[in-house]
Amino acid sequence: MTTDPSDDAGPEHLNSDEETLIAEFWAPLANGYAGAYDLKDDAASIAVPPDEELIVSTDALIAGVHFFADEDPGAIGWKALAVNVSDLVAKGATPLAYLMHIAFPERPQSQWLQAFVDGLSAAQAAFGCHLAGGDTDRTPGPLSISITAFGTVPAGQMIRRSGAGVGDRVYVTGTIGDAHLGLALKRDAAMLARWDNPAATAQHLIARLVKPQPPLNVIPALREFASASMDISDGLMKDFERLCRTSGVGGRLQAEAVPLSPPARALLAAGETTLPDLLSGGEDYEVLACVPEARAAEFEAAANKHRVCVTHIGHITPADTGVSAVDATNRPLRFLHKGWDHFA
Ligand SMILES: Nc1ncnc2c1ncn2[C@@H]1O[C@H](COP(=O)(O)OP(=O)(O)O)[C@@H](O)[C@H]1O
Ligand SMILES: Cc1ncc(C[n+]2csc(CCOP(=O)(O)OP(=O)(O)O)c2C)c(N)n1
Ligand SMILES: [Mg+2]
Repeated sequence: MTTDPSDDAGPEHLNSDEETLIAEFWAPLANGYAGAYDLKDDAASIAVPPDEELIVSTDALIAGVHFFADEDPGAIGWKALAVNVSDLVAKGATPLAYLMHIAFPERPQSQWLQAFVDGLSAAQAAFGCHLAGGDTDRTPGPLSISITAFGTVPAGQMIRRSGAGVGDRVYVTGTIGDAHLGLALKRDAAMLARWDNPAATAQHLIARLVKPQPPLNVIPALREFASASMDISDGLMKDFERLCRTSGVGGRLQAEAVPLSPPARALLAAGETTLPDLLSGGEDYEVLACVPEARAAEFEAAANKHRVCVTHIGHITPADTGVSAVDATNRPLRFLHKGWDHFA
């Protein structure tokens, strides 16, 4: 279904109040999480196992900014949770629970709500966490969904952005640039028409945009071997620069080593995109991790064992060498912009 949540009043329009909305649509997402108190109290309680600590992160999705208003509501629900879980995964944290603040421009349709809840529910099952509470409002602005996610790590072991050391290898999970191409395809149908690959391949790229899959299976390998990590939301190059800056180091990426999916390779070969484009597009929701050279083989083995694909794409260098990405002939790639900025 691809309807706006606030379409004209009709038989499928929500015919109940805010309280019923919470009880009928949100409360089932809290089933199985005792500390949510069935969404009938002022607050939730989050129990943390002994010797672990809570890791907390928040990210919002706003219609027109992070997704198109007529997007499949199930995909909106999935993505709202996935982008938050992505931060937890990068910190080595196991997802536990989340809070959701949602603001609707109009009274939402029951059908839209049910599809949105189904998407969230599928994401909860995939990521292993529950809704613990939140807030539901009306807004004079566009639909907005803000999630705060809680995960756990052994106390003191959250993986920081700041731990990268000179000589470390730089890795990424999965493939880079797919979501960016998915967005380009959604915006420019002509791009699809110019491209002779089957539409099914385009669907792969669009699915990477609307249903990101943070790599939970990399958590054990990260915890054991990563010196630093972060998730890639704004673009590989921009996020790599941030990690290097926070760690007080430089870094060099081998652009041709960056893993691309077959459809991304096909579009690159057809001249529909460029490497700088793919390395700065954003919304990959993969993990960027640094691993000391001496632990690299063990890291790769641990990732393999948990069936997650990690690719060595560069090295950490001394601070005074700066941060760059080079092509196959060692020439620095030139970027128009290195990643997404909400105010650029
Ligand atoms: N409105 C805010 N209030 C407090 N901290 C913020 C705010 N916006 C961003 N931050 C902090 O700035 C840092 C970078 O945020 P951001 O770029 O959104 O991270 P990410 O890309 O991982 O989501 C994080 O530590 C985040 O908590
Ligand atoms: C309608 C629409 N326009 C533009 C984009 C592209 N886009 C929106 S936000 C973003 C970057 C990531 O979002 P952000 O809010 O910066 O996430 P964070 O870095 O805080 O995790 C990108 C590439 C999109 N997905 N949908
Ligand atoms: Mg961002």
